[in-house]
Amino acid sequence: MDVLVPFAATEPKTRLAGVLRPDERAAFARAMLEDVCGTVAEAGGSPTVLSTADLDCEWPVVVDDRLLTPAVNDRLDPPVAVVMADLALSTPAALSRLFGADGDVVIAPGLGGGTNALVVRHPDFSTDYHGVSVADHRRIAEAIGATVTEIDSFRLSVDIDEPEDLVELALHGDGPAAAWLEDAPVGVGTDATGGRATVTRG
Ligand SMILES: Nc1nc2c(ncn2[C@@H]2O[C@H](COP(=O)(O)OP(=O)(O)OP(=O)(O)O)[C@@H](O)[C@H]2O)c(=O)[nH]1
Ligand SMILES: C[C@H](OP(=O)(O)O)C(=O)O
Repeated sequence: MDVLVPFAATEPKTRLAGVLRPDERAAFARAMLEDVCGTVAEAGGSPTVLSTADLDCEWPVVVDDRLLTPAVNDRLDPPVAVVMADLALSTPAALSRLFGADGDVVIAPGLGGGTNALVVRHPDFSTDYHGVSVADHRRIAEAIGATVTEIDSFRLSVDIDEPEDLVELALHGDGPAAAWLEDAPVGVGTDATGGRATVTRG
């Protein structure tokens, strides 16, 4: 299956600014991109990076500097999948399940309302990313009479957006992005109250 992997090449991962410097965020975003593309290929997909700027990368790259939604919609030629470049916990098994699921539209929801991965088999479907896009994508599918399958997957639900997502990567990741994080100047732990683990710098 053809798989688009959208990638914001300039100033990526701004929501991690509290724990990672700009150069670190750029390196981390690249590590996640390589990780996700490799996992897509292991799952039997053919990744194409849909990047906002030119990129030196071992996978095919197409450059489109428009916003995410129009850039993806212009290339939504079914059957096609869209897998976000920040799914650093994804595994070949999880992506195989996504690619192999029946349905005109297959959605892997993200924590907080996003759409972390999609398979599109219906010619009239289009994406509408940002905001609560999982709800928008359900609505768009319903409006065109497309069947929807949702994938219940911890590994596809965690996209690395906020510092707390790094906790999940540190605890459950085993690819290049997790290796990058292990060497990064951040640590995972709990405070004196013993509540949820958090990430701190230094
Ligand atoms: N091609 C393309 N990819 C994008 C664009 N915006 C985000 N992405 C990618 O889409 C996926 C989801 O992005 P977000 O998590 O919403 O944004 P982000 O830029 O990674 O992070 P923030 O700066 O913290 O919002 C990631 O793989 C991004 O690299 C865009 O405008 N164009
Ligand atoms: C692009 C956006 O990603 P998030 O901001 O949820 O990571 C979405 O899935 O709609």
